[in-house]
Amino acid sequence: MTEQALREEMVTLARSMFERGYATGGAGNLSLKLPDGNFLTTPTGSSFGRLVAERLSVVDIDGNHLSGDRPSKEIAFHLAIYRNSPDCNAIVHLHSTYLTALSCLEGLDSDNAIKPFTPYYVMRVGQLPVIPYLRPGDPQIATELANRAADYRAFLLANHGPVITGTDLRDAVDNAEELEETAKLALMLDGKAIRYLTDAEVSDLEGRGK
Ligand SMILES: O=C(O)[C@@H](O)C(=O)COP(=O)(O)O
Ligand SMILES: [Zn+2]
Repeated sequence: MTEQALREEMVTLARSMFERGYATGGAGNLSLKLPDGNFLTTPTGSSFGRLVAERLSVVDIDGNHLSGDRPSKEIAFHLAIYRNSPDCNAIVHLHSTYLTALSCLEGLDSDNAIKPFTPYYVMRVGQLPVIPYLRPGDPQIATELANRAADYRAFLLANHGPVITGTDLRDAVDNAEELEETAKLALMLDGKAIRYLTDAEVSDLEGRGK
């Protein structure tokens, strides 16, 4: 895809998420890898419902601002993931309701906040490690994500929200939507006797693709 097509796709997918309630106000940020090796990201403070293709920010792999409006304050953690996860070409960070609610619970398994109970969660996301609470924009978030990026496709920032990767922006958005629905189900099922997938059932799903 050309840079112009990627810009238009970011605007379209962001607006779609906004209109369906996955993003509200100025929360969240998106990024994707451009054909020239630089990165396109949402400007800081921007609403997913009102992005403008020409005003999206471009940064290089070191975080230098090359063009467009001032980039997201979380661009450092996006770049940390790209540096450590060669298959990742796009990233979605949301404050979506159910994943953010989950991120506020005590006692989450730091290696996997959602124990698998549906196949599609395993196929699209796999595991959801929890990054300890850090204030938004803290450079330490990048360090924490860099340490885990090679092994996981999504992360839960404690008391904040999810970070989801994809092979392109559409894939990352689809993964984000699946993860949000899974968190909704997990919270609906809280306190009920869940039949979790067995280790054998999870292994059978892993590596089969989507
Ligand atoms: O929670 C925050 O403040 C950020 O993580 C966020 O979601 C929005 O920041 P910007 O991308 O700088 O608007
Ligand atoms: Zn945030």
